[in-house]
Amino acid sequence: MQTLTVELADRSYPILIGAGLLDQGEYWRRYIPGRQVLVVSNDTIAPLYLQRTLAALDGLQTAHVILPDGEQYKTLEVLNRIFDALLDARFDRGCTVLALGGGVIGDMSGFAAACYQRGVHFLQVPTTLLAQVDSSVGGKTGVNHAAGKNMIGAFYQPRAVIADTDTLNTLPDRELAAGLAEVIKYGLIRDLPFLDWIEENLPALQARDPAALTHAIYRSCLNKAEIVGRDERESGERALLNLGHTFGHAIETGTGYGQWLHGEAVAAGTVMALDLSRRRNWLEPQDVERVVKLFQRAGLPVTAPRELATDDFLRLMAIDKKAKDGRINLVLLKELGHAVICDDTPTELLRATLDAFCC
Ligand SMILES: NC(=O)c1ccc[n+]([C@@H]2O[C@H](COP(=O)([O-])OP(=O)(O)OC[C@H]3O[C@@H](n4cnc5c(N)ncnc54)[C@H](O)[C@@H]3O)[C@@H](O)[C@H]2O)c1
Ligand SMILES: O=C(O)C(=O)C[C@@H](O)[C@H](O)[C@H](O)COP(=O)(O)O
Ligand SMILES: [Zn+2]
Repeated sequence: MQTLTVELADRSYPILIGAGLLDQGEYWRRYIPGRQVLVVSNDTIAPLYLQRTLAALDGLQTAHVILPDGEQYKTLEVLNRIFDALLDARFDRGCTVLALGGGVIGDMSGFAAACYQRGVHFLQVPTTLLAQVDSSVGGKTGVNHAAGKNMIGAFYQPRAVIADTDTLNTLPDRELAAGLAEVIKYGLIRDLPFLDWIEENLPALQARDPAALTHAIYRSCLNKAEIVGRDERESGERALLNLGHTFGHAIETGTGYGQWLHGEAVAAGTVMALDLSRRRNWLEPQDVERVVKLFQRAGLPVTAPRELATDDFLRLMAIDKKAKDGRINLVLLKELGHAVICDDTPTELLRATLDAFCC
């Protein structure tokens, strides 16, 4: 087992990464302070992992709620089912909400934990690659709004992250690829040696080699934990984790939640951000080509959806949470491995990128 810490003073917490952790409650039950635990999962993950999770919690007072599976259900309406379950079980302020699933379950469970009786304990048990490398760490929780991704939410940190790498064995290939988009992100924004490593070890990752996956998860979480420890609420550096997301969130919202996976939208959005960085004369064409090739090898999209035009992107991107006083803030690359946040992108360059990617 590998362990990392997200350093946030009295709210610091560990990330445990290892094979078989789900069944090894002895390693993580100590992060559940009280006796009441609500396990939140969905109708795909529950048949695979709910009973084992409940068995690991044997002796505690447990309840569970099974949500419908899909990004289109990451809504305020569906969130209510978690509150219903907490109230049905008569759980009090000392209870713990345990998220068993991918980023959708993690984001919703965390937001429910932040809101129920104004805040109860929260534990992340991520079961997708994307959730193990990104969404379970850092405390961004929330739901989507029809007008924009993750528009309603809270920063609310878990007490621990328990990443059982064995759960990735049941993950569909398309979902594994989506997780790789966020892994590649860390290399691009601040860890060039990691990018080199991913390029070399992509076949091992795709074959789900346990050592390769564990390394990718550890290194990704290390990068994210360092950033979150310095800028928990995204007043500066944390925005770098949004590389490709202003374009990507526009794709997810514009095509209808669930059509494009989050990681797929991030991959295409990252290529767009890199194209714009090239237009600003920061990247060379061969840098962009290198990343396009990597995404393609990973099975990820590198072009925008046909149904979105330049003006659709501009309208959808304007609602991005990084926008300030009507100005879009974009994460661009000065060079591979070095991201910056820019509020001074000339509109004609942004339009040129969008025109090049839109039909
Ligand atoms: N909070 C953050 O910092 C953060 C970071 C990145 C992404 N996100 C959010 O995370 C979400 C995407 O997360 P995701 O990619 O995990 O998607 P997801 O939660 O929809 O899970 C992907 C699919 O895999 C299934 N699944 C999960 N674990 C499985 C397993 N072990 N075996 C078989 N099937 C399994 C799920 O049921 C689902 O169908 C988006 O809503 C995104 O906005 C949040
Ligand atoms: O943790 C962060 O900070 C991130 O930006 C990670 C992203 O991968 C993630 O998709 C996040 O949910 C996007 O945040 P948002 O604030 O743009 O909704
Ligand atoms: Zn993301």
